[in-house]
Order: sequence, then C-alpha cells, then structure tokens
Amino acid sequence: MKIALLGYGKMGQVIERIALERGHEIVLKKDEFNTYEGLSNADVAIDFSVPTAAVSNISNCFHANVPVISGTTGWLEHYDEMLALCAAKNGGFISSSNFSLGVNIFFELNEYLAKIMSKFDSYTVDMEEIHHTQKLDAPSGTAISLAKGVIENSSYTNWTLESPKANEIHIEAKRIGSVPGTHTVTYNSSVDAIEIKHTAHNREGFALGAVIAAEWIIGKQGVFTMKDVLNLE
Ligand SMILES: NC(=O)C1=CN([C@@H]2O[C@H](COP(=O)(O)OP(=O)(O)OC[C@H]3O[C@@H](n4cnc5c(N)ncnc54)[C@H](OP(=O)(O)O)[C@@H]3O)[C@@H](O)[C@H]2O)C=CC1
Ligand SMILES: O=C(O)C1=N[C@H](C(=O)O)C[C@H](O)C1
Repeated sequence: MKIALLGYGKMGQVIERIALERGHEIVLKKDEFNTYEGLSNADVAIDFSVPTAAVSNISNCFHANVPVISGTTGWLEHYDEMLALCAAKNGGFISSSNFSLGVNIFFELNEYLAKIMSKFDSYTVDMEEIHHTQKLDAPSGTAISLAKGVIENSSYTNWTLESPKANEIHIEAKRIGSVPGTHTVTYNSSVDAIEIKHTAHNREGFALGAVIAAEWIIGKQGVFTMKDVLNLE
C-alpha cells in the first residue's frame, strides 16, 4: 500500500523502515516545511508529528479522502472536532496514545487492576512516566490513557501533575536521556505496594503497531481503536 508519512522524525523514520520491510511504498514524507503534495495518491496516512501540527495533518487527510492513523500526542482538546470531520467526510480514523502491542495489553491489565482496587480504599494509586528529554508534552499521552482507564473503573475523578487532592491521580512526568517510554502504575497502602510497569526498549513496537493499524484500516470507514485492530474486546 502507498503510505503518506506526516512527520518524519524519530518515529517517522522507524515507521518508514518497517513499512518498506513489509512491502509498502512511501509516497510523502511531510515535515514542518514541505507541502502535502502526494497525499491524495496515498492509500493511508500515518501522522507522528508535533502537537501543533496534528489537527492540520489529520484534517488534510479527511479532505483528501485518505484514512489516517495518528500517534501524535498532546492535541486531545481537538479530538472531538476531528471525530466530527471524520464523520462529515466518511473518513477512516485511528488515534492512539500508544500503538505498541505491549502497551495495549498493559492498558487492559490497568483497567482490570483498577476494577479490583476500587473495592479497597486502603490503597491509593499514582503513576510515573519517563521519556527522553526531547519530548514536547507532559504527561505522556499513554499516562493520560492509563489515568482514564483508572477513572472509568474507580471513584477517581481526574489526574494531576501537582499535589493530588482526594480522588485525584498523581502523575509524575520525568524526562531523562533517551528513554523511549516507561510507564508505572502503583497502588500503595501503609503495608505494601502493587505495581504494574511497561518498559519500551526501543521505538519498534510503537512503529510496528502503527503500520499494522494502517494495513487494517484500508477499506474501512469510521473511528476505530487499537482494541479493534488487536481484537482485544
Ligand atoms: N502513539 C504512539 O505510539 C507514539 C506516539 N509518539 C508521539 O508521536 C509524536 C512524534 O514523536 P517523534 O517522532 O519522537 O518526534 P520528533 O520530534 O522526532 O518528530 C516530529 C516530526 O514532526 C515534524 N513536524 C513538525 N511540524 C510538522 C508539520 N507541520 N507537519 C508534519 N510534520 C511536522 C518534525 O519536522 P522538523 O524536523 O522539520 O521539525 C519532525 O520530523 C509525538 O507527539 C510523540 O509523543 C511517539 C512514539 C509513540
Ligand atoms: O514522545 C514519545 O516518545 C512517546 N510518546 C507517546 C506518549 O506520549 O505516550 C508514546 C510513547 O510513550 C513514546
């Protein structure tokens, strides 16, 4: 299939390699300075760019009738606008804070654990995410997804990077060296702690998941998630 890469940084380059290995063709590499020329020839677009470019990249795909896989984080306040545009244009759309198989399994574990822990008020939850120092957004999109997974299955109501009030989940965001992405969810009581953790060793898992999502969406219309792609429900 013909792929348009919207964003050709650390992720775009790994996605290119994996896509070529799987027999696909790259018809556009969009960065900050070039145009969308070539987008309308693509079967699918994969957006791993920057928070300020995601909305424009995704909108251009819908206007060009090209389904889009978006991994960019930090633009969630515009998510509903993109859903509406997708519906208006009969487009195809998958946005995920994390495309790796491992993290999507971790999301399921997190929700399962949250359901159990909601019965025991002697434990409080907190989260830590560690990423490389070039990361623009904090907390990570994955940490926000993990917090939502807890909120939907417990009496917690929101997350915060500050000192947490009752019913708030504290997220600590650390920026260290070239760490690709580590997420930990901890339930603490006065006597013990229960911890689940996902450690990405590199960016291959994120990139492979995005290419698999791109292969999966061809011929489909609507808004989907990685749960659909990976058959997790
Ligand atoms: N969902 C997931 O599984 C994952 C999500 N991410 C997210 O993906 C995004 C990209 O990550 P990463 O590759 O590490 O970041 P990089 O900073 O390495 O790359 C970002 C790229 O976006 C480009 N860019 C800037 N402006 C535009 C624009 N207007 N249109 C298109 N491209 C543009 C930059 O171009 P230039 O160099 O010219 O500035 C650069 O090539 C981040 O939001 C990150 O959080 C990352 C890993 C996994
Ligand atoms: O910026 C990154 O690198 C990553 N971003 C995503 C996020 O914000 O959760 C996914 C992954 O953790 C790497």
